[in-house]
Amino acid sequence: KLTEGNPKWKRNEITYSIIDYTQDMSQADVDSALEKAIQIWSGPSLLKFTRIYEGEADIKISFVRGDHGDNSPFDGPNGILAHAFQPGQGIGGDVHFDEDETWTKDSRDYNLFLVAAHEFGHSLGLSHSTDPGALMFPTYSFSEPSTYVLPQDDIDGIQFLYG
Ligand SMILES: O=C1CC=C(NS(=O)(=O)c2ccc(-c3ccccc3)cc2)CC1=O
Ligand SMILES: [Ca+2]
Ligand SMILES: [Zn+2]
Ligand SMILES: [Zn+2]
Repeated sequence: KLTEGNPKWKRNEITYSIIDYTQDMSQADVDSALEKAIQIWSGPSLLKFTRIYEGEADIKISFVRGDHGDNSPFDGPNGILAHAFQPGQGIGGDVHFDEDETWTKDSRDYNLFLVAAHEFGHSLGLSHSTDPGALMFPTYSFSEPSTYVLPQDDIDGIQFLYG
């Protein structure tokens, strides 16, 4: 459940910023998918997330394609969808989405809310779960976002780190 070496944020107030947007969805839809995806982690923990519009946020979110300068180039449509860096300074905590994917707010591949919620788990220090029902399970599967609740395994993980 936990990333090697247990990196975690030293404080419970965490900031995030949206650096740029995908063309696949309206900005409002991207904003709400990302807000919902990050807030799902504050429910069962002491974490407080605040979006900031200038300055250096802890979690910087961007949509990029191919080689984008962090030694983990994206691979075009499908394959790797996104990646996140474990807690830390600079690129630590940041989340990159592969712009060569189709990002959606419905059941079509790939639902931005679900992928973002998974990646934010990594930004907070969680690694993969072996529980197939867990958000931090390594395989994407669609769940209706409007009724989505954080699975128990993920609640256990986030409470262990920031409970
Ligand atoms: O830890 C990793 C390394 C490999 C990844 N592969 S991915 O980008 O294709 C990916 C796979 C599954 C998900 C996912 C898993 C559970 C719920 C929602 C999304 C997100 C991204 C992404 C990832 O987070
Ligand atoms: Ca890809
Ligand atoms: Zn990247
Ligand atoms: Zn993952």
